[in-house]
Amino acid sequence: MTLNLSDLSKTYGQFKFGPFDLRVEDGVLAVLGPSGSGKTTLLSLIAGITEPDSGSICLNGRELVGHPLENRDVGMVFQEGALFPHMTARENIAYAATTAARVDGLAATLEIEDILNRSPPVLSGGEYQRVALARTLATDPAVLLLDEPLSSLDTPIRRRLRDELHSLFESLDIPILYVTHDQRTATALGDRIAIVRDGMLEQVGDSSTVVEQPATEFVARFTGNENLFEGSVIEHSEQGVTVRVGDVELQTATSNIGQSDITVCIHPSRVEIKPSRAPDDEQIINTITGTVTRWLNEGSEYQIEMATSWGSPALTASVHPPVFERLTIDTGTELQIMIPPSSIHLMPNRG
Ligand SMILES: Nc1ncnc2c1ncn2[C@@H]1O[C@H](COP(=O)(O)OP(=O)(O)OP(=O)(O)O)[C@@H](O)[C@H]1O
Repeated sequence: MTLNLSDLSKTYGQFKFGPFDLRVEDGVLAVLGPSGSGKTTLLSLIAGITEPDSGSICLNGRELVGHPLENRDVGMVFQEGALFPHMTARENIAYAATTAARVDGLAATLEIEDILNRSPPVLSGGEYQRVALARTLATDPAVLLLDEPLSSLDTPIRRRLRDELHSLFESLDIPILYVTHDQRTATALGDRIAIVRDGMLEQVGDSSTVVEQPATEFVARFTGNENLFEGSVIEHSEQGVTVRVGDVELQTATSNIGQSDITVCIHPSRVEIKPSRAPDDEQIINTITGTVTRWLNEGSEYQIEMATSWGSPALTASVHPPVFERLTIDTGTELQIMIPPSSIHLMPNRG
């Protein structure tokens, strides 16, 4: 299936959505953006809850604009589910399913067999969202839209359901748009990520490309990367350009940068650190010294903030617990930092 949005636009008073062009193939596209950027508007336009002022939405070549939502083959799960409160979970799913066997199959997939006879008001947040998803899947949608379905859940339940959704989505061969404002959910679930800002598409691409090679500083910051440094290009060579940040020269693997004033972007997971200087460390390219100013335990990884010889802002490295334990880090600890040339991303400096 292919969903193709072209020149799509909608205006609500001061807020202008679009013109928006986007192609979504089978798999999960995580739609990430700040509050009020137009993420829900995007889904509402695709679902047919809202009609656009102009533009087209094609599903496998079939135009959806102008067709009522029930004829679009689009399923949508909302942040606050929309189950019928006076029906049981089973009745809610059966309302949309063609056979009882289909209800049982979905209940097994979503592990809700034990709660089918309960009514929505007594379900927990996680159970409610599973039933809402089962009911939407029962319609066999050609496109699945999810609008922050996990945002009202507690962190442990959210993480578990997120992992389960990941496997479920892999088994569905349809385009899935998953709206979130949480970068971790976007990278955990999205094969691709679209960043929306002020009603416009800021960047779309494979998750790793968007995260490690952001097109703009906004994308970098919004995907959790604060390692942005003002720099200048000092030399072009066959290996790539050399840049200067403060007093530090860094070799990069990039050659296609025309400007001399640039922003250097280094993803925290690509910063390598080790305890102390070995005799031949001077030989290793892009090796600098850092002093730990702060560290944070974020569960699956540690964030280590370091002052470096290029001054502020600090450089952040994210490391996994086993690496962190080996380093015996505290505030004031001196570390060797290595930044592989291929891990340095350069962006034009917009001043
Ligand atoms: N039906 C509507 N009538 C008037 N304004 C609307 C309507 N729907 C959305 N808007 C406005 O459009 C803008 C974008 O809203 P939208 O809900 O799409 O943002 P969002 O990115 O989903 O935000 P959030 O993350 O807070 O849900 C907001 O300024 C909102 O007030």
